[in-house]
Amino acid sequence: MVETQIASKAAPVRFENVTKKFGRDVIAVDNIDLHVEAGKLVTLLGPSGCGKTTTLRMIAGLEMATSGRILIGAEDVTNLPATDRDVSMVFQSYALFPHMTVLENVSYGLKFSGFNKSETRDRAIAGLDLVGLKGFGERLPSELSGGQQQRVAVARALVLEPQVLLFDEPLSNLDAKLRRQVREDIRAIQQDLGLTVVYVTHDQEEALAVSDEIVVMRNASIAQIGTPRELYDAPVDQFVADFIGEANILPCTIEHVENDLARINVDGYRYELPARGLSSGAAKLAVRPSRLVIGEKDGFQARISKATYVGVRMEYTLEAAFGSMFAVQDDVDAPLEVGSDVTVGFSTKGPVLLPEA
Ligand SMILES: Nc1ncnc2c1ncn2[C@@H]1O[C@H](COP(=O)(O)OP(=O)(O)OP(=O)(O)O)[C@@H](O)[C@H]1O
Repeated sequence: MVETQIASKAAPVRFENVTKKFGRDVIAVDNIDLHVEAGKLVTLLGPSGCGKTTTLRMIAGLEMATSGRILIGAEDVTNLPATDRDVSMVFQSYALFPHMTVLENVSYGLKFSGFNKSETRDRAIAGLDLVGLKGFGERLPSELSGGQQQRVAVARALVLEPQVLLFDEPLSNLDAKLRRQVREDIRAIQQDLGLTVVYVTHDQEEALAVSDEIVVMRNASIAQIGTPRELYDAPVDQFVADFIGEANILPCTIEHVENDLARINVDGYRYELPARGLSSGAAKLAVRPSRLVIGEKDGFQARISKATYVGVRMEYTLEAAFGSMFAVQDDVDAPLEVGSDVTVGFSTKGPVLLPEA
């Protein structure tokens, strides 16, 4: 017997100056450029209404660009209808046919793709195997958990071996524990098969966990594109710093810049860090909660206003002259007391300078 393998025909996706308007007034996507490399998982992340879903639907051909060009592989698909594009989409609602068995659901698209009956069956079984649902083929969707149903939807998309696989908030109907499991499954399959995946979410933790690259969107535009690390360590502005992981935004003064190294002053505490092109004057500083060092000798003054034990770490709220901050510390055995005065500094790989908004 020949074992049926699901392979990948992964292709890159390119947007060139793409705009999408609804009617005359709503600009859902405003002149964006985007390049998704073949075999990579790229997430579109941003608040509600920023244009993520519209961008995804334009890749699928479910929305047509108002202007600009969209390429999948070498082909200009800008004006191609969805049915002529080699793209599959997994929806948040799974969109399974309730009266069909799991195997029939997974086979559904294959029947229209020129496979004969036995190829269709072999392929659907291979698809179910791939998502860890071997032996579930004869069940109805209602006889599966939410996570299993979403895996069926993934299998149904995978077996078509699309050039690009699209996910529209695939985990939003799952509870927290299942979300983690299914997102790990999606990432593992994507990496094993080398699929090109574009994935929409508004959950930054999910984006950080699954992505090769994240496209942070705001108001129909792209705020920043980068690897999870790049976005976390070097956000371009306050919006991205706030959106990706938690950040304290503190006021500071840049006292001196030399060779793009800035010396800053935060309420008397001096610290050196990359100037990122900024010059002397008022600026903002983004500091992750884990990168505030409580007890730094020459740090600025603050008072602990709240201390919460959350099992694996302590969470503190600190009040300084310029405002409050949120800090976390791994030391849970010697917690600091509420009301105590402390000095606070930054760890070596601490804060990032941002332009004054
Ligand atoms: N069919 C449509 N007709 C008119 N306006 C639309 C249509 N679809 C989307 N919009 C508008 O376009 C903008 C972008 O919507 P889109 O669904 O792409 O955002 P999103 O980032 O995916 O948001 P969410 O996370 O809430 O799904 C919004 O202002 C939305 O109201």
